[in-house]
Amino acid sequence: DLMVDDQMMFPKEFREKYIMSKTLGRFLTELCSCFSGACGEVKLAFEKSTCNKVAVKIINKRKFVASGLTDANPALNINTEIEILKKIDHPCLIKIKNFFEAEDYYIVLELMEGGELYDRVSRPIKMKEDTCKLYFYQMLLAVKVHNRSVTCWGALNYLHDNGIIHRDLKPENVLLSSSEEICLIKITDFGQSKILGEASLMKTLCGTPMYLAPEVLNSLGTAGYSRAVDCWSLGVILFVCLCGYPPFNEQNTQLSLKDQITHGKYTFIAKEWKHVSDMALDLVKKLLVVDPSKRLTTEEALEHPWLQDEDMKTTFQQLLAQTCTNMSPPETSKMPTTTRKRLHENEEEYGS
Ligand SMILES: NC(=O)c1ccc2nc(-c3ccc(Oc4cccc(O)c4)cc3)[nH]c2c1
Repeated sequence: DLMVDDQMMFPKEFREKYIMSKTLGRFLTELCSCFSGACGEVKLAFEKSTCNKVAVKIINKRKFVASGLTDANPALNINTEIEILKKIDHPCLIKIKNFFEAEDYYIVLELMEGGELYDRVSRPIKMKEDTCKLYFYQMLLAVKVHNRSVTCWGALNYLHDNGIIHRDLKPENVLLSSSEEICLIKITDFGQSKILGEASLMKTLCGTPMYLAPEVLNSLGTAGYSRAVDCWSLGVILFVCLCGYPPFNEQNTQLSLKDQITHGKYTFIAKEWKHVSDMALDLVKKLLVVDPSKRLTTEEALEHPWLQDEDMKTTFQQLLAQTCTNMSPPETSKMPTTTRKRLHENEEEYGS
C-alpha cells in the first residue's frame, strides 16, 4: 500500500476525496502498446466520505503524446471513453463514479471484487460449462445493449438508433462482481470503442459517385458490419472459458497468428473439449466465422439453443435482484464534464 507521502503524487482535488492504495493491474492500449511499459494502470483506492473501495484507472498522458500518433488523438480517445462511461447504465457495464484530469487522467470506477476474468481463465482448473454460460449470457446482454439502445431496465437515451462498438473485448476487460463463481460480470475499458455515426454512407450515395473513391464503393458490401468485431471477440472469449486455451496462438507453428485468424483456423485439442457439450461448441463455431456477414449477431447468439437455459437466466435475475436491494439510489451525476468537444459523429460505415 502507499504511504502518506506517496499520496502527494496524485492531484490535490483527487487526494481530497480518495486515498490511493495498491496497483490492481496494468494495461496497454493500441496507441501505446508499441511503447515500452504500460500506458495505464488500475489502482485500488478508498473513498474518504464513505470508506468504500473504488478502482481508479490512471491513463498516462505522456505515453500517449510520446507515441506521436497524432491522428488517433488520445485526448479524443479518452473523451470517447468518458462520454460512453457517463452515458451507459446497465447491470453488465462498469459504472463511472468520478473523473479528474491533471498530469494524467484519473477515472474513478466501481470496484469489482472478483477481479478480471483473465485471472479465472488462467487458472489450471477449467471453469464449469454452466459458469461459462452464466458469464457469456451477461456479456451478450451487455454488448447487445451497445448495439441496441434498449436495456432490460428500459430504453436508454444515449445515441438512439446508433450503437457503441467496444472493439477490445478480452478476458482482461470482463470484471467479476465477487470471488464467488456464481456472480455478475461487467464489461469495462471503452478506450478503443467507437460510437457509430448515423449512416453517412447512405447520405453519400444520394449524390453522384463521380468523385467518390473506389474504397467507398467497395465498402458497400461490408458496411454496417463493424459491430460484428465484438461478436468475434466474444467467440474467442467463450472458446477460452470452455477449454482453457486460446483458439489462435503463437505456439501453433504451421500458420502465423495473423493467418490463423484471417483464415479462421483455430486449434482444436480434442481432449480439452471432450467434457464440453456439442451445443456450446456449436455456438463457438458460429461466432468464429471469418465473414462478418455470416457471423452470429448478439441477438442471434442469445437465441442459440445453448443459452435457452431457464435455470441460468433465473440465477442471473436473482443476482441482479440482490444488487438492486443493496444498491444506493442513483445520485444525480455531478461529475465534471469533459472539456474537449467530442469528435463529429464519425463515418463508421466506411469500415474505418
Ligand atoms: N481496463 C479497465 O478499464 C479496467 C477498469 C476497472 C478495473 N478493475 C480492475 C480490477 C478490479 C479488482 C481486482 O482485484 C481485486 C479483487 C478484490 C478486491 C480487490 O481489492 C482487488 C483486479 C482488477 N481491473 C480493471 C480494468
